[in-house]
Amino acid sequence: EEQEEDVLRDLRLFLRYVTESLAQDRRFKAFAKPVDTEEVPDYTLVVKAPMDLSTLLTNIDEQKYVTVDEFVCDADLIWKNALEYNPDSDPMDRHIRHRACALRDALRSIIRAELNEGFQRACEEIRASR
Ligand SMILES: COC(=O)N1C[C@@H]2C[C@@H]3O[C@]2(Cc2nccnc23)C1
Repeated sequence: EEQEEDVLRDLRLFLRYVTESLAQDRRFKAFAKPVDTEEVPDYTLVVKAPMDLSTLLTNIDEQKYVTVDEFVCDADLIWKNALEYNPDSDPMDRHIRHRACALRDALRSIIRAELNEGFQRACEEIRASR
């Protein structure tokens, strides 16, 4: 009912704030858009579920997420994919892995700092009722 749509609207506002905070950080430029599979033809052979910050924003607008945890599952793909695709000891791989770990930590830190426990529970009640 109306109250549920109010909660889910607030969830979308919160998730856009989190995503845009990450997208503004220059360290995370490589994660802003999908990896170009023409430039990197073997990317989809290695990474089965590509994800990036712009796709998260599209998913939010398309009302894909009913809880913060569902959003975090997709957001975690961004740094997990980067660790998986860039495993080598060469400086380029080490550099993007360092940024992937920084993204992981920034994501968790923003959510822990800004998410109200009661609000997360209200979202989970809606998910359980559907
Ligand atoms: C999240 O970003 C990544 O996992 N990558 C891996 C790709 C390999 C390397 O860097 C990426 C893009 C790229 N494009 C052209 C040539 N080489 C590269 C970004």
